[in-house]
Amino acid sequence: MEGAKQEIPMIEKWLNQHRELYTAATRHPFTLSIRDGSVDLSAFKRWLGQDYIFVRAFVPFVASLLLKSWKESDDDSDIEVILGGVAALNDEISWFKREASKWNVLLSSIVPQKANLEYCRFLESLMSPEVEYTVAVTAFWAIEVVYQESYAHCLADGSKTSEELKKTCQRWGNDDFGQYCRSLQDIANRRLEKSPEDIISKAEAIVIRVLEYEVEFWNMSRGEN
Ligand SMILES: Cc1ncc(CO)c(N)n1
Repeated sequence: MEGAKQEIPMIEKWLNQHRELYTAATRHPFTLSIRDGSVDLSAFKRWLGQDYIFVRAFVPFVASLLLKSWKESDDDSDIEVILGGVAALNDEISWFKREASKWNVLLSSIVPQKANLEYCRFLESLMSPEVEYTVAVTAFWAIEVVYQESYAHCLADGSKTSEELKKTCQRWGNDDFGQYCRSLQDIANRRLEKSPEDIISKAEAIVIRVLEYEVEFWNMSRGEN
């Protein structure tokens, strides 16, 4: 093979360039407190109620991504990976309802907080047909990987996560979800590799915004806004 390219994939480059922000999102004081067993249960309940609202808004975003994948993807298997995400979300919504009733969180009366509304509005902007598949699928990867990394860390070596919260951590921290995130990362990298500079910079800016929104989202568990 002529001069086989050994280029670092785009996402790996970004993760190195934005390491601090990525760490802020994936090693947030809230999830670290789950990991060390010191979490305040009222913070956990606040997160639970807010995330239920987020996940409901996430469904139409993923639906819009399926549509983009069907129209724009050069690889049939992309749609199957994304469909796996839909299946996980279907499960998640039932889980949120069960979990909420276990913790006496009344989902029908949750008021979305500012950070949540802003994140949901951002998701909605990504549903526009003008947003390219490459940009949207990269955003999707970023949204999923923050939860995967955050909750996998709560189960990893040295964690003191309480038994009652382990199930929550396993929902996103399990190996299958990790594999699914790697598949999304592969899709994003493959698309970015073939993309012109303007799409690449758009996707990078979106990843940064996702990470910022994720930090703000975890911050809500403190109940300061
Ligand atoms: C805020 C937020 N980000 C990511 C996920 C992952 O599905 C989630 N459930 N909630």
